Amino acid sequence: MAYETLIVETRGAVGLITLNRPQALNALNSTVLKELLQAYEAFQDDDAVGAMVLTGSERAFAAGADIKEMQPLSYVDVYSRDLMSGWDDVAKVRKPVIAAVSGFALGGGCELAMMCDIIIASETAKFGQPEITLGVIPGMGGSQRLTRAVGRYKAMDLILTGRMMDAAEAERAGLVSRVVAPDRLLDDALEAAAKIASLSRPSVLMAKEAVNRALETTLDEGLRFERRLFHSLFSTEDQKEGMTAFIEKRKPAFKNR
Ligand SMILES: CC(C)=CC(=O)SCCNC(=O)CCNC(=O)[C@H](O)C(C)(C)COP(=O)(O)OP(=O)(O)OC[C@H]1O[C@@H](n2cnc3c(N)ncnc32)[C@H](O)[C@@H]1OP(=O)(O)O
Repeated sequence: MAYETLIVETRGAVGLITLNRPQALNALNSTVLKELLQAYEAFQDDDAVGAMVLTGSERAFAAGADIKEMQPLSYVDVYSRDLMSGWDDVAKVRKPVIAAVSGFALGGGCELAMMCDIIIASETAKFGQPEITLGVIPGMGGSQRLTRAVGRYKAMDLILTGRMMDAAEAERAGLVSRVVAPDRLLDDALEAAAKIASLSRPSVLMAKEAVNRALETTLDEGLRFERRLFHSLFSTEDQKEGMTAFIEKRKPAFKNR
């Protein structure tokens, strides 16, 4: 499939998607959304792919939703189209996605990173929700996902002032999983994704589902949900293989069954 705004390739068992609108610092428009959903679906359906990495350029992961595309729209336009609602589907991909962030991850760019499961940031990364400086507020989930990630007071600081935070602050705040040297960013993200892809697919998918459920339900319900998934994994060949391999002191050979 030909993509206009993305580079989509595989590296072993990892699907690698690179945002590719350098002239606009990877600003997110309707074409990026359509193509990202296509790429996710293709990798989701590809049994040879166990995890994905989403990245941008050295200068920008993504500098936000495309301001030039939004600027002329009226209230009726955005309400009728339910503008930004399509991005909710990006967060619904079932295989794990690692965001490898270098440079600017602002507005929709920060929100896109937060739709991923792990955020690996280069020391050069800058995160922020500057929508307030444009006379709007986050619209791709920033007020909700950032608050869950960093807490109310940090989220208020970032969303009300529109300031940027660097990678070290983002890591301290709990937004970033790890910070790495710029020249290690892609390799470390691909390595982590390859590790995930080498594990039993059902347990990986269920682990992602269980962690995400923690953000949506009560502790009691979440604990029950986790236990039911945990129990169900005892119906897989991979549970027997994983535990037998441990006892036999060898590497497991998972079959994703
Ligand atoms: C999700 C929702 C609901 C909303 C949003 O996401 S709103 C957007 C939030 N993001 C921002 O407000 C950031 C906007 N960008 C900037 O502030 C700056 O570009 C920068 C600080 C990221 C980088 O500044 P720098 O001086 O290094 O580079 P520029 O000359 O400003 O940018 C290069 C080139 O890219 C275009 N650009 C940058 N960001 C966007 C964007 N979000 N939408 C559309 N285009 C963008 C910028 O206009 C310039 O292109 P031109 O030279 O052709 O104007």
